[in-house]
Formats: sequence, structure tokens, C-alpha cells
Amino acid sequence: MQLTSEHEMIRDAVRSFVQERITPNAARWDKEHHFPAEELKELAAMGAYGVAVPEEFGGAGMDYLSLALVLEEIAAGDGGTSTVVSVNNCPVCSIGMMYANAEQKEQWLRPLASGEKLGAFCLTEPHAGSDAADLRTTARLEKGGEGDEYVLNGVKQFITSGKHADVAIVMAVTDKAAGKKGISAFWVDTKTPGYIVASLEHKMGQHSSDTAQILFENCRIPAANLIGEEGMGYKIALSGLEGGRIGIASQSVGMARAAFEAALTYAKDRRTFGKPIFEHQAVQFRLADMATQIEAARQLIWHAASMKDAGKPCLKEAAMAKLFASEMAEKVCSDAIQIHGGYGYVSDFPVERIYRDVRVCQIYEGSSDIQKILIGRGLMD
Ligand SMILES: CC(C)(COP(=O)(O)OP(=O)(O)OC[C@H]1O[C@@H](n2cnc3c(N)ncnc32)[C@H](O)[C@@H]1OP(=O)(O)O)[C@@H](O)C(=O)NCCC(=O)NCCSC(=O)CCS(=O)O
Repeated sequence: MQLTSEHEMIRDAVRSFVQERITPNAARWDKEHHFPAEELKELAAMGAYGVAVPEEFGGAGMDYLSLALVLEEIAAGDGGTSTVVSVNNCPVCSIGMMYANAEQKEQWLRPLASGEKLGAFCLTEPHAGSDAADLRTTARLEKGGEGDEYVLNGVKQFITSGKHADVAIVMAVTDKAAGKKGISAFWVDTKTPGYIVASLEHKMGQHSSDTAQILFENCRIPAANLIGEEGMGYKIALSGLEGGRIGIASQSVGMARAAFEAALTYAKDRRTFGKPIFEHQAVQFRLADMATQIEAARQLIWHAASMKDAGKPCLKEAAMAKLFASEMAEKVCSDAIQIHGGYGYVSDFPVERIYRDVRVCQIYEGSSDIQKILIGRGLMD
């Protein structure tokens, strides 16, 4: 699949920004666990927070293919930064676009898509990751004189931007007896009393993004914050994750590309046995495989994104893209370390950090095994 000149322009604009403002800082952000608030604001000003959201709702008015390109470029600079942007786009903004009513689009989606606010997605719980319907967080409706409210109680786990986000989409049980159909989705302002950042995870990589455990302790929100209708929350979450998986796949390709480019540069520079190691066939074959795998993953992503842009169901294609791209990226980043030899294992070269950053792509927003379940189901249809 080929890009249009408009898509190339978007990609090139983000690439220039990333090369100037993100790539040179990524190693320091990793060491200092720095959240790049300033650079994220600049990305937001370029339209990166709501790439596929129409302009009338504060977004950039582009498409999912553009979003895939934007995320690949950001991830090529820094994995953690790309995760913050990815989650804000999908599932957060995509859920806002698909399920928010007109008032909610004004109140919540517009600031999220324009970059005035940052969003988080609160589905996972300490005991409920892959088995996402097994939620224990509750939302109890209380009727009151000053307006009806939901009262949220429970714990959410592994929440990207849980600390820095202004707004969270939270899935909670409103009717336990109804199982999957008893889960509802809500907009929550993170400044609401009872939204508590309980702890921050100490992660292997992606140190520039925060991953938090969030405690909801009698967190009272207006009943008008319900997204869709009661009982729609699980469906809303799963449909938001469909686009999210295209995003994680794009991040995987971005990080794999950065590791590949570092390895290629190193291979042309480093000499053994009287010539650059690139001229040894073993190294050149490894690089050839890496380049091929990256391009194959990219094509799967562009295919899934194009289907989404055409309004076609793409659960299977998004799952294939995420599965292939995230598994490919770990292998490519490992190969990049191998090409660097001992230098690949130390932090003087970027491949050590990228390898740590990319590992989680096989886990978050649905592990590789979950993607295989979805692909398998797609094959039955
Ligand atoms: C393992 C699962 C795939 C199991 O799913 P289920 O079998 O329980 O779900 P279904 O019965 O198939 O679907 C329920 C309901 O939703 C509708 N649905 C499903 N997918 C879509 C979609 N793409 N678009 C629209 N609607 C959809 C489906 O038709 C059903 O509707 P009806 O009841 O028929 O009306 C699933 O549990 C799963 O995916 N698990 C993994 C969860 C996951 O990825 N978690 C990670 C969360 S985020 C995270 O990791 C933190 C990082 S971050 O901050 O983002």
C-alpha cells in the first residue's frame, strides 16, 4: 500500500519535530523518569492528540492511517511519549467520538482532542486484565436534591497517564447480576475528590510515561457523565480497544525502526576482520530480515487502519497488526542489540532503552494471546 502526498506531509512534519525535540532527549527522560509535558503540548498543538477526530470536535480531522503514521514517528523518538499520545487518541478520543452525546462531546471530547486536556482509560483492575469483564469497581446511582450522582468505588491497575491525566474514562459495574451487560462507562474529571493516585509502577521501560494504580474512594460524579446507556460499558471498552491496537502496533513499528536504524548505522561504522561488519553476510542478512519484518508489520497496520477509515469492522485485522508488529518489534530490537555486541547491552547506545521500551507492546491493550483469540474468532466468521 502506498501513501498519498497528504499522508507523506503529515508523516514528514511529525518526523522533523520528533528528530528535533524528542529523540535527543529520550535517553535523559528514561534515566530521570521525566514526563515530557512541554513536548506533549507541542505535539498536541500539531493535532497529535485527536488525529482522527473531526475538526468540528477539536480534532485534526485526519484519519486512522494518519494516526498510525503519527504514532510510528513519535515512537521512533520515544516509546513512553508515544504511549501517552496513543491512549489519548484511542481508546479515549475514539470512545468520545463513537459514544458521547452532543453535550459530552463539547465538555469532554473537544478539550481531549485539541490537547487542552489529557485522557486516561481505566478498564484493567488488579485481578482483571485479559478477563476484562471481571470488574469489581462499582458505580452506584444516588438520587439527590442537587442532581443524581454515581458513586465510584474500586481499584484500577496499569493506567497510562493515571497521574498526569485530566480526564479518565472509567468502566464500572452498575448491575452485578447482569454480568458483561452490567458494566457502564463514565467520564471522570481526575480532580474529583475520591480519584486517588495510589501508586506509580516501577517499570522495565517507557519511563517517560506514568503508569498508575488508581483508587476510587466514594468518587461522586454527575449522572450526566454516563457514556451511552447503563450496561454499554464493556462494549464501549472493547470497541475503543480496536483502534487502540492499531495504535500499539504503530508504536511497535516506530520503536523497531529506531532500533534497526541504530543497528544499520553501527554496522556501517564498526569494523571487524578488516571491514565494516555490514559487509559480513551474517550481519547483512540479519539487517535484511529486520527491514523486511518492519515493512511487513507496517503494511498490516496500514491495511487495518484503511479498513477502519472505510468504516469496515477490523477487529481481526487490528489484532493481526498488533500481534505481528509487537512480536516482530521485540525480535528486531533484540537483533539490534546483537549487532551492537557488548555495546548493545549498555546504555551508551539507544538500543538498550528501546528494547526495554518495546517489550510491553506484547502485553498492554491486549496480550499476544488475546490477539490470537480475536483472530481465531475472526476466522470462524
Ligand atoms: C478476551 C476478550 C476478547 C473477551 O471478550 P468477550 O468474549 O467477553 O466479549 P464479546 O462477548 O465478544 O463482546 C462483548 C460485546 O462487545 C461487542 N464488541 C466486541 N468488540 C467490539 C468492537 N471492536 N466494536 C464494537 N463492539 C464490540 C460485542 O459485539 C458484544 O456486544 P453484544 O453483547 O453482542 O451487544 C476481551 O475481554 C478482551 O479483549 N480482553 C482484553 C482486554 C484488554 O485488552 N485489556 C487491556 C486494557 S488497557 C491496558 O492494558 C492499560 C494500558 S492503557 O492505559 O490503555
